[in-house]
Amino acid sequence: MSSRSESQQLALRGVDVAYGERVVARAIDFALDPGEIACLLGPSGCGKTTLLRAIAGFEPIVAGEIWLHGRRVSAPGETLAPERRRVGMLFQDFALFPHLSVAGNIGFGLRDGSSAQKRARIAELLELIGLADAGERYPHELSGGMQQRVALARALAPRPEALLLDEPFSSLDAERREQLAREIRDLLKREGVTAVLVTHDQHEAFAMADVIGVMSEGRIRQWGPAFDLYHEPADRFVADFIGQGVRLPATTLDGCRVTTELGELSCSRPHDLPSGVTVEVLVRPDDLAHDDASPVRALILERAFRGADFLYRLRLPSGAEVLSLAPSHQEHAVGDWIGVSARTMRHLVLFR
Ligand SMILES: Nc1ncnc2c1ncn2[C@@H]1O[C@H](COP(=O)(O)OP(=O)(O)OP(=O)(O)O)[C@@H](O)[C@H]1O
Repeated sequence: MSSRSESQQLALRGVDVAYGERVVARAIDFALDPGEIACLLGPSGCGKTTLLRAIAGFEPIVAGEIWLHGRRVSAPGETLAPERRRVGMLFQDFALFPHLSVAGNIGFGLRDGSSAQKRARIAELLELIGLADAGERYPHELSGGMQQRVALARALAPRPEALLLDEPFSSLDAERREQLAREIRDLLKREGVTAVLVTHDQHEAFAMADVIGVMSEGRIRQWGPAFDLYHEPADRFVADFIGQGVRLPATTLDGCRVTTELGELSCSRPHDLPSGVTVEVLVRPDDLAHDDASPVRALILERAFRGADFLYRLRLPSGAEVLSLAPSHQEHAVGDWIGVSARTMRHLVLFR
């Protein structure tokens, strides 16, 4: 194994995980530097939890290697026990011990050190999670979000080599979920913890992760920052899974343009296909503007008010549907025909 794997905090190299004969995670490759936060994002059943369990040491692997802080912890036929990996875990059903105070819960996993050191670590974590005065309180006296922060502090207390989070916010409503994800990201960054989050919620992933692996059917389809996944999805699955948008039939023109039912779409960075190739082009809601002067007409099928803007669902004359985002002062009614034109894009996302 390369020395690079040894210097990285967490590295998976060609990992397969199987239940019996069925391989549910295949050829998984990624590596995290110390303090980096990654997210495995994908639909239900794609193998996210299985992979996390393999990193924690609860599932053996049938191919590849897993490295944690310079030590090989998994290989086929070789699985270091979970309790010897120094990995912290935070799951959705993170049950705190109801009969222990907040400080008692946080200190539960602290085996090493004098009692003064333990007290200092508990105080430091209480401070970190913004509950400096809540050490003597009991879990049932706290809100759901506070309890989740205590569970996080408990997982961080023994200074794990990596923290694994499996859908930790799914019991909270969508709005609080994203906020807590941002708060927890902040805490993890302050502690310098390397972490892997598993979720099917892209807003949560965007709020928390430095880097995201989009998974489907046991494979990582694309690995990169949220910005790249949105603007340069590697395949149709990632294009459809991340953000909103539609794929429209198109024919390539020169290196910066394609022609579609919306007219010519152009971009500032050339594509690498010859002219005349039939493709699909990804059109996001923010790529389409309402334009009374445009000859391209579209019927408004639906609109959703989102405060600063409206999201319109439009039908083009061919029957193809597109989405369009417009400032909320540009108000049109369902059933209206409006003109639309495409903005110049940074990069055309084309699929053959
Ligand atoms: N203990 C098990 N024995 C056999 N098959 C399993 C076991 N656990 C999970 N599976 C199967 O492995 C596949 C991957 O499951 P996994 O739980 O890893 O997916 P996931 O992406 O985490 O989904 P979810 O978000 O629904 O938890 C699924 O088809 C699932 O049915």
